[in-house]
Amino acid sequence: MQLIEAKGLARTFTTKHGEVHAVRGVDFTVADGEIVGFLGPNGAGKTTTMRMLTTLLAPTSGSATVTGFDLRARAAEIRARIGFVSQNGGANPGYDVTTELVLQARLYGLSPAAAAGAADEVCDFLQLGDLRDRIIGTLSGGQRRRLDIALGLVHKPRLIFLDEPSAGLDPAGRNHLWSYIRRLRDDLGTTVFLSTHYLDEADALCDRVLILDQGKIIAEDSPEALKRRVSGDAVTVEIDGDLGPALERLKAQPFVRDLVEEERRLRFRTDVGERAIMATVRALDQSGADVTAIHVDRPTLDDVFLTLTGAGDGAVNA
Ligand SMILES: Nc1ncnc2c1ncn2[C@@H]1O[C@H](COP(=O)(O)OP(=O)(O)OP(=O)(O)O)[C@@H](O)[C@H]1O
Repeated sequence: MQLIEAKGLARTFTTKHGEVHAVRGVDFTVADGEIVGFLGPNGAGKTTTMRMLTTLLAPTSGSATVTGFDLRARAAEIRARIGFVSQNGGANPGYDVTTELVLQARLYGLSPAAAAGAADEVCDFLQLGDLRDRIIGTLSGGQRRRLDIALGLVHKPRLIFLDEPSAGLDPAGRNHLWSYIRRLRDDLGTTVFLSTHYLDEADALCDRVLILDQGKIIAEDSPEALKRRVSGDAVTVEIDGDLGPALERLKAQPFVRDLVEEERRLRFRTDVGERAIMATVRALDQSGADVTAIHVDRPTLDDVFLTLTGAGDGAVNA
């Protein structure tokens, strides 16, 4: 079963400076049991799409079903079946952890006894047991994110939306959180739809990734397949003086792909950057270029976008 089915979903905001087309008609599905990531830069429309799918914001056009119910006609049914963890969380910093979880469960209509049971269960699952009596305002960033997820889970939704779940966490905290997110699906069978800026996060967690750019989905694939599209390292060579001879010389090298000319530097893609360095230096030496620096970068999210959106303006042999 598809838990999300979006068709031409769009949202335009009218501001005093004009219209902002935040989401320009997205079509996608999320199947029961999947972990799907929405990957995109700031302002791509990730949060706006999530807010529409969680019934918090009306679409300007298009339609969607979530957990099998129509977004416009059956919002209450959808809300009862989903969890939403927003970027800022919604917990009251003055309450203790248990009180907040029980209150949240009561909001979903659970009896006091059932709410207390649900709070216990979710605390056990997310290993919040030792923090049950702690005042929320005193939790660390990682603990707070775990509580935010617990609040989104307390009514046992089939589908949970996580908006940039690891924003603001250090690397250890992110790794920790990722293991909890995997368990949501693996142990509880919860379908997860998350948004992120980070390719490594999508890679670590997602079965499938939708890449959003300027309100449109520009690619949809498994993380592996996406990485294959941008396989290889980026090599940057900085040159003093005329770039022309160096450009011609590099173009002729078999290991050079997607050669791009920028101000005072040449960039290209190659399978293994470290291996290409010696050959690059030799080739440039023969061209008489005055090389001032050369460095290698692993593919980043920027590279994914550059590749998917057409390798930028300066590509000379793409
Ligand atoms: N209430 C609003 N009024 C006007 N413009 C808005 C509103 N909400 C969002 N936008 C604009 O819509 C666009 C998409 O924003 P959105 O928050 O969905 O992006 P995002 O991909 O979640 O970004 P981020 O990664 O920064 O959270 C942006 O240009 C944003 O400024």
